[in-house]
Amino acid sequence: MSGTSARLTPPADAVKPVRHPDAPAPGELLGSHYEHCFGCGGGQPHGLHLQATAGEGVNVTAEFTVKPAHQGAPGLAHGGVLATAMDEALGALSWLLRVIAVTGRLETDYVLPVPVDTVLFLEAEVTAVHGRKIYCRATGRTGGAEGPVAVRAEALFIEVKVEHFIDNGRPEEIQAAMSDPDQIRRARAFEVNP
Ligand SMILES: CCCCC/C=C\C/C=C\C/C=C\C/C=C\CCCC(=O)SCCNC(=O)CCNC(=O)[C@H](O)C(C)(C)COP(=O)(O)OP(=O)(O)OC[C@H]1O[C@@H](n2cnc3c(N)ncnc32)[C@H](O)[C@@H]1OP(=O)(O)O
Repeated sequence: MSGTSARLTPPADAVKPVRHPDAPAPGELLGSHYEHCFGCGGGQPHGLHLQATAGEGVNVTAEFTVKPAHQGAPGLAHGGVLATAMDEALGALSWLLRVIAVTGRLETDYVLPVPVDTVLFLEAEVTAVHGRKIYCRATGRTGGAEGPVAVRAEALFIEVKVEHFIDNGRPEEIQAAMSDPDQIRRARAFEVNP
């Protein structure tokens, strides 16, 4: 049983996504947008360390290995962790549009149980854009990029300005980010001038 809620159905006048001309080249490793991100940051010991690769369209691929720390039931991945991996893969689509966007809504279908040690082959793509609203979907497959779908997600991301973080983030992390040249460089990849 699966389906898409009305809020994730693009309106009739939504447009096809456009890969930004300065987006990372197909096959390029996208890197982390923030060192301490739970989904992709290298400086987050308990994080998922997801590494996404740019696709040829407005899409990315990534691999996520389910570790013992990700269990919900004995030997099986926690659904919330899988949703996080999907959220992160979907979030990486921002690199290809070169906009900053945050998750507004995320719907996840859990199709197959996912045992510890499984490598999930993730693919995410933008399907439509309507103003600040970015409609996207992702799959997580087992056994290879063509394997059976274990997790499926659809999401609505909303484009935001850098002020979204500056105004709402805890001041100590915001100040640290703004005084880190590497973070400024990453932010510029989204055409942000903090
Ligand atoms: C110096 C520091 C630099 C740091 C930055 C540097 C680099 C960062 C670069 C990229 C990193 C960005 C993100 C991270 C990437 C990946 C991580 C995974 C992604 C996440 O994990 S990210 C965290 C979870 N995420 C949130 O923490 C969002 C909390 N939330 C809000 O902050 C607001 O809620 C917001 C902004 C979403 C909207 O607020 P808003 O006031 O801007 O806009 P508004 O409400 O007007 O909505 C506009 C139109 O979207 C529709 N809409 C809105 N929400 C909807 C919903 N839920 N369902 C259906 N439709 C929705 C409305 O219906 C309207 O539609 P319409 O235009 O048709 O009327």
